Amino acid sequence: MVSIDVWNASVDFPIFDAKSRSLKKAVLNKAGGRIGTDTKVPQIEALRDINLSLGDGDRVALVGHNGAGKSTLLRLLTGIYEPTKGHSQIVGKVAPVFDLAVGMDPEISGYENIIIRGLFLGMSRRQMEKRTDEIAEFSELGDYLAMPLRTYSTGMRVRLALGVVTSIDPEILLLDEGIGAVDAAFLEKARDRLNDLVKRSGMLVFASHSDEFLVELCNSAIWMDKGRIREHGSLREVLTHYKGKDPFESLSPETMARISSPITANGTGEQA
Ligand SMILES: Nc1ncnc2c1ncn2[C@@H]1O[C@H](COP(=O)(O)OP(=O)(O)OP(=O)(O)O)[C@@H](O)[C@H]1O
Repeated sequence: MVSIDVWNASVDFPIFDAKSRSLKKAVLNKAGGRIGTDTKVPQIEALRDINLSLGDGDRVALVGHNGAGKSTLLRLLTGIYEPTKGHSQIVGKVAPVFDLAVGMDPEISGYENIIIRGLFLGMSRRQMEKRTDEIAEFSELGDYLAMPLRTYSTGMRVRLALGVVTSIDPEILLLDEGIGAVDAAFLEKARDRLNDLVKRSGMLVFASHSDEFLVELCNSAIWMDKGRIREHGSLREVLTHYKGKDPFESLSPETMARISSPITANGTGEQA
């Protein structure tokens, strides 16, 4: 069983070197969190009064404008950030995939990086050794895998990282954007692996601006707005309110066909 519970949680970032006189008034920006100046040191109020209860089978899309608090919320759910106020409780092993490059060492080989990156994501050395061949096959890097990572192009690094990330068995999978940067053809190839990864995981929270991915991988959504949860509900409803139009209407026939057998852990097939 996996679960994440958050009660009345807020996260503030104190800005020690800010010129507080120019921030006399509390500012509410369109993009970004609220900047509060009630205290001596100005604070960015990145998250405010978050209440959340997620369990097995939840596949949550996290949407919102730049600076709305998506990444901060993901870090709170990981346990990387402690709430400044309120509480959070995480039950289950969390695999945070925020940046594909994190945990990769340029001086060691692709093979060694497979093991190291896997360890970062909570896998054991033995588990990663068993998966090395299939990761190598997926990445199509051939002899390059024996070379130091610094000899790889950006795209080659992404292939390797994506191969490793999609090979793990996470209890709670937290994904941030990054994977959207992969070139389209390779992402197409990674699609099935990504789907399988999500099926294997007990819970997914995925922050992305890509409707295609969200509708394929998620069954509910949270709309973040200025550090608060503005809406939490079915994927279709929340996306429609956030975008101002129903994103399911503009999906390609291929995507519609794929999501007609949606991913749910409880097998209900609920999608929207
Ligand atoms: N380490 C930090 N120090 C100070 N402020 C931060 C820090 N991280 C985030 N913030 C602020 O917190 C607010 C929320 O940022 P966050 O990165 O969570 O937004 P986001 O929704 O993920 O945005 P984007 O879609 O642009 O990635 C923003 O106002 C940002 O400036």
